[in-house]
Amino acid sequence: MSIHIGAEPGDIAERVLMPGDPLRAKWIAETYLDDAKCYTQVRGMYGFTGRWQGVDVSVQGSGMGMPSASIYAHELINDYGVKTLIRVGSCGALADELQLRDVIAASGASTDSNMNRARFDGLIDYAPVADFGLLRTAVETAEQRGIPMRVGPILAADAFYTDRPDLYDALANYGVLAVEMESAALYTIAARFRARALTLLTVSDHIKRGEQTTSQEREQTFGQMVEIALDTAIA
Ligand SMILES: Nc1nc2c(nc(Br)n2[C@@H]2O[C@H](CO)[C@@H](O)[C@H]2O)c(=O)[nH]1
Repeated sequence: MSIHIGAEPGDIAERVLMPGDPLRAKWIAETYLDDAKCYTQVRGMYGFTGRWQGVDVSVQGSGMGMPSASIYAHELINDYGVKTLIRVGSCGALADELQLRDVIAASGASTDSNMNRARFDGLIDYAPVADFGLLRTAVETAEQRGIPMRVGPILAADAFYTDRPDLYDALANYGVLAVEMESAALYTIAARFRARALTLLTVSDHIKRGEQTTSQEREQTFGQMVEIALDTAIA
């Protein structure tokens, strides 16, 4: 058992999907995994292990924000030997051409989090990037499934409510596609401990246009993305 995950050694598969919402972890386990078993309920941040196409896969909630996601990524890798972490989440779109329900693969994650600045004394802006092999497999899988998927950089922000939307507009001018709150930490920790990480996102809101998806739309699109993530995790 680690400090924040109540699992025994061997309870967690080498490949883990990480939604932010623990109830989404439960939904993924119940909807997609055979013989899914819950291995932790510590702090309500559920984790499950089951099988996808006969291969062991786990699903672990990460919580919202980089401090929370960092704790679970660190312990999954260092206490349970996890080798592949695929975040499956939602995001707010910045790019004009993005539509609600589009699927994005995050090739890199800019951030305003001090967690990464602190790692290098604020002297170097480390570039958190996705594992290329996972990214390539996800793109191939999406093509095979006929699901359009955008690949590009995102912003992992510390705050959900910001009084500086002008900064988001500026980032969009540099090709940043969307905003979420976890990937910069996930990519950095995976790189630090030699694991592989990728983030797949569905657009649930468009920040600049003020559009929102319905919860039903979110669930349907989320399912397509989860299937890409599962196929990528076991490839
Ligand atoms: N900062 C930010 N995070 C967002 C947004 N839309 C979504 Br869905 N998120 C993600 O959803 C949660 C906040 O609702 C966090 O875990 C984020 O990763 C958004 O417009 N902004």
